[in-house]
Amino acid sequence: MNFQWYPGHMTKAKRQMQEDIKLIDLVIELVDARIPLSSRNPDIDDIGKNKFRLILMNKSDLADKRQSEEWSKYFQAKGYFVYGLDARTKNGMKKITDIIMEACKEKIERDRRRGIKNRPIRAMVVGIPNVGKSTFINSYAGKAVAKTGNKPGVTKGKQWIRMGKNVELLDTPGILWPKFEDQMVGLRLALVGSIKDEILNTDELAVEVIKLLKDKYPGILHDRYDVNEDTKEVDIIYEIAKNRNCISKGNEPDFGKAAVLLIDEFRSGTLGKITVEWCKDYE
Ligand SMILES: Nc1nc2c(ncn2[C@@H]2O[C@H](COP(=O)(O)OP(=O)(O)OP(=O)(O)O)[C@@H](O)[C@H]2O)c(=O)[nH]1
Repeated sequence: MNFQWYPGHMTKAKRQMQEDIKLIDLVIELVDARIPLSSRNPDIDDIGKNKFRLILMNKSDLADKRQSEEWSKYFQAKGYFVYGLDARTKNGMKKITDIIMEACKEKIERDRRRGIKNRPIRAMVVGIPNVGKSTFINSYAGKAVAKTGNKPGVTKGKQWIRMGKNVELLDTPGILWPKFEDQMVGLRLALVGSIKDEILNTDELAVEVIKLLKDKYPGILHDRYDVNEDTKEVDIIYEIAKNRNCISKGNEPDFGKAAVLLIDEFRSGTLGKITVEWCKDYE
């Protein structure tokens, strides 16, 4: 995955989405539960205005539950329906249909008044690269994937996946780009592993992990390593190197190896369930 977005590329992707959005009732936007704001696209609210909105906080298995609850309230207060999930599992997929029905109840009601019965809700999955769009579509569709053919009045080539009798999903998710001109956003995307490490080298990224842990989850460091709040970030990484046997040929603690180890453990959830962006910092 890379972020080789060029202005032409972005304009084209945006135009495509503006076209596709005309066909749907509901926008299902995936965000990364660890960075619910940095993993959003700044244009989606404009593109998706007048549509029913559902935010799926994906990768919730890696996020801090308490923070996810705060973020759910935050988004709900802004009028979105919200649900947290691990798109790799089928758990909760049935619940998503219920939430979709609830989110679109005005449309269902409107159809009923007009005498239209059983017209499925049409939805489209959108989100930045690597947020889990394809994984979600596959899990949600499960075994019952049935692509419905082109329908009259629908742009040729569009394929819909029928989800039970009530929902149809556009089979290709809409890829949006993050606010990557914002350095902080780039850093956070790199932290969770959604953009290549080249944006920062792994040594720098490891220092950022330590800063985050010191600020938000000091217990994680204190429980594992012989450090206190005054220990400098770099020294903590040397301490990790010694403690975890990251030793260079000259028998010195290997900073680089420890940095990679720390980042891997952070991204995989081995260090614990960690949310990088906390709601209270944005209210
Ligand atoms: N831990 C965890 N990993 C997930 C979850 N959902 C997706 N992943 C992983 O995240 C990675 C990206 O998932 P994709 O489904 O390819 O993401 P995408 O949004 O379709 O990506 P693009 O095709 O780049 O736009 C894969 O390695 C998935 O296994 C989740 O809920 N939890």
